[in-house]
Amino acid sequence: MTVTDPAVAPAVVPDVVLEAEGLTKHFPVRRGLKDLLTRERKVVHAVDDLNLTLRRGRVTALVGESGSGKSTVARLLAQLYKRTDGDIRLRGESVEVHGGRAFRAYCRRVQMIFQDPFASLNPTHTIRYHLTRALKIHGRAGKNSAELEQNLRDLLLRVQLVPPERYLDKFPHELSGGQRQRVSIARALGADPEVLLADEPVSMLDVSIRLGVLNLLADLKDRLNLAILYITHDIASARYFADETMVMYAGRMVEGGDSETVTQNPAHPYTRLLIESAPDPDRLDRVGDLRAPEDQGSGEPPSLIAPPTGCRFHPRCVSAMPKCSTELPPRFELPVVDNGQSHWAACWLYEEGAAK
Ligand SMILES: Nc1ncnc2c1ncn2[C@@H]1O[C@H](COP(=O)(O)OP(=O)(O)OP(=O)(O)O)[C@@H](O)[C@H]1O
Repeated sequence: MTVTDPAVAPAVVPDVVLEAEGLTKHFPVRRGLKDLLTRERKVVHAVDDLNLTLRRGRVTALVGESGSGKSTVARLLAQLYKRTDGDIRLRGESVEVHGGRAFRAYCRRVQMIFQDPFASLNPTHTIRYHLTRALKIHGRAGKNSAELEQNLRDLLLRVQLVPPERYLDKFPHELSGGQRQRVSIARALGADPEVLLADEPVSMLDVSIRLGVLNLLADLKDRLNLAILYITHDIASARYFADETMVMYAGRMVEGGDSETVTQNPAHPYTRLLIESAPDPDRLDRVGDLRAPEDQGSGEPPSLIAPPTGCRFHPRCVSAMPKCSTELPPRFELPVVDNGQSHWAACWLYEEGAAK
């Protein structure tokens, strides 16, 4: 097994759209009276040194429990937050924009879908208003009202809200949660983007309609050749929906690879813990193999103001070695079972010669 050296990372491959390298976000913590006296400046280490690549026609899942930094990553990639460090490249070009024309130009290519479709749609405006506005902002409204009408219809057809005229003049509250999320997706498509950043797009929907929305996103990925970042705390859905899965713990990426390998042969003890606590029908035959929760590592995620040294998971890890509490593990490439895809884990267990 070898350590991945970022210095010898491959040159931009044609289908890579959006890349993050060394992406870091620290939020300053408001100082209390005691801190004022000590002049100590505390920060929340929300995201540290994250590398991520999104490719056209592929879904990449970013999985982790609440507070692991997933939404912060999406907001950094959407340029909604100023980053503390690192680089974001769109088609190989570094981009850092803060509002204005450059931000609008970036949004045209990188669109975000939020968790709560109700909060992201204005209740006082119709679907027609929301979609017309998106088309106008991105210069895609057409030359006349007939073209605008056709473009509005096309957007609703793309998200399978048919017939479109049934939905255009409705208000958000007249639609179901799933239909509202489809409108949010249609609005994002109004920009004709290359990348969709979907932050927990189905977690607020009824279980019965989640699959329909995920299937729609999968269909759009194929038909429009979109790169999709799918943020979720549900690792079972990542297996179903994403080509690649990246696992985040306490602001750091701990494992990544093709979804089948990561979810069926997880390497990092944290990924194993996530999977063992999320029942997957295909793995029920292995129920007898499952260890009791206390044997898998338990406890709470750490404070991100003073995160643990070394591997951030070490206080909860049943396989922790002395080194884990002092040295940050690099990415170790792992042998891949049968599909030739890459698989890595940032865990000292995979250092050459380490006892598993
Ligand atoms: N604006 C902010 N100011 C200060 N701290 C923040 C801010 N936004 C997020 N954080 C902190 O950064 C950490 C990561 O938060 P983030 O929302 O990115 O996690 P998440 O994995 O998306 O969680 P969830 O699934 O609950 O949304 C958390 O500790 C959170 O409290």
